[in-house]
Amino acid sequence: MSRGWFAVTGPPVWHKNYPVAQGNRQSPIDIIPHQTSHDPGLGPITLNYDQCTSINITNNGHSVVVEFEDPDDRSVILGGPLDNPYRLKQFHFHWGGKGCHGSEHTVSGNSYASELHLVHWNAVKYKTFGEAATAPDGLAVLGIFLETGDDHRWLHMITDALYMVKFKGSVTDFKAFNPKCLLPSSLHYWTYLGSLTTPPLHESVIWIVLKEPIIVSEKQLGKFRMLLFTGEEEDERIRMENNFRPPQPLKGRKVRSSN
Ligand SMILES: NS(=O)(=O)N=C1NCCCN1
Ligand SMILES: [Zn+2]
Repeated sequence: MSRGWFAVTGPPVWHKNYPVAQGNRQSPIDIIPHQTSHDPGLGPITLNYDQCTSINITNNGHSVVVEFEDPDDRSVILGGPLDNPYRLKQFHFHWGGKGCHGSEHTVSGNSYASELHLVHWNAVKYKTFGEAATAPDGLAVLGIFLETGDDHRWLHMITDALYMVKFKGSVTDFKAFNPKCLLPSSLHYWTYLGSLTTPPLHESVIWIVLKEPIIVSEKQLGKFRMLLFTGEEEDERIRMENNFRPPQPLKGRKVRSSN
């Protein structure tokens, strides 16, 4: 079966322009639960999203992204492995092709249909997101697995807007959306030091991956696949799917478990 546009033009060639792609703390990884270390010192994470302010939803050519206002600590993640509160900046998804898998992190070699990333930055230590994105403790990304089953009660708020951002470079208003509605019931997690999974692949991410997936329907996931990698003005229309980086070498890193 063909490996798809992203699998050919994406991850395998990134190292040419971004040598850090072969670094010592790259993401995603395969998480092997019985090889993680349970750390009783690891407290629970807290998501203070009640005052969050979503701005828009956009197709940036490699995912669909919902952006947030981040002028203050109105929406932060704190606790767990984090020494400071980290401000919510955006969230986006990674997914597969029809019926095949699309998560970035895998669990004992098994991948999920999709993975949601909520991207936060350390505004206590750094002045801008851009500066934080290059610092070893600059970003905290909360990863949530999506598994197929029944319709997700709230995901339609996102999938109903996707037709507005079909083409790369399109953007539309997306106000008053609180991503708290996309969380599973348990906030138990694995955590490790890693990187952005898309260029520039900076090794600046404290990863917090929730153990419990959320359930979405194949129909809802299918709507992500009507997005395009390509812009409206381009002749070729390439369906946006399989926009995930495969697991990278652990290189001796420890993965800790909240419990
Ligand atoms: N998939 S990821 O690691 O979150 N990668 C990102 N790259 C650009 C900025 C936000 N996040
Ligand atoms: Zn991501």
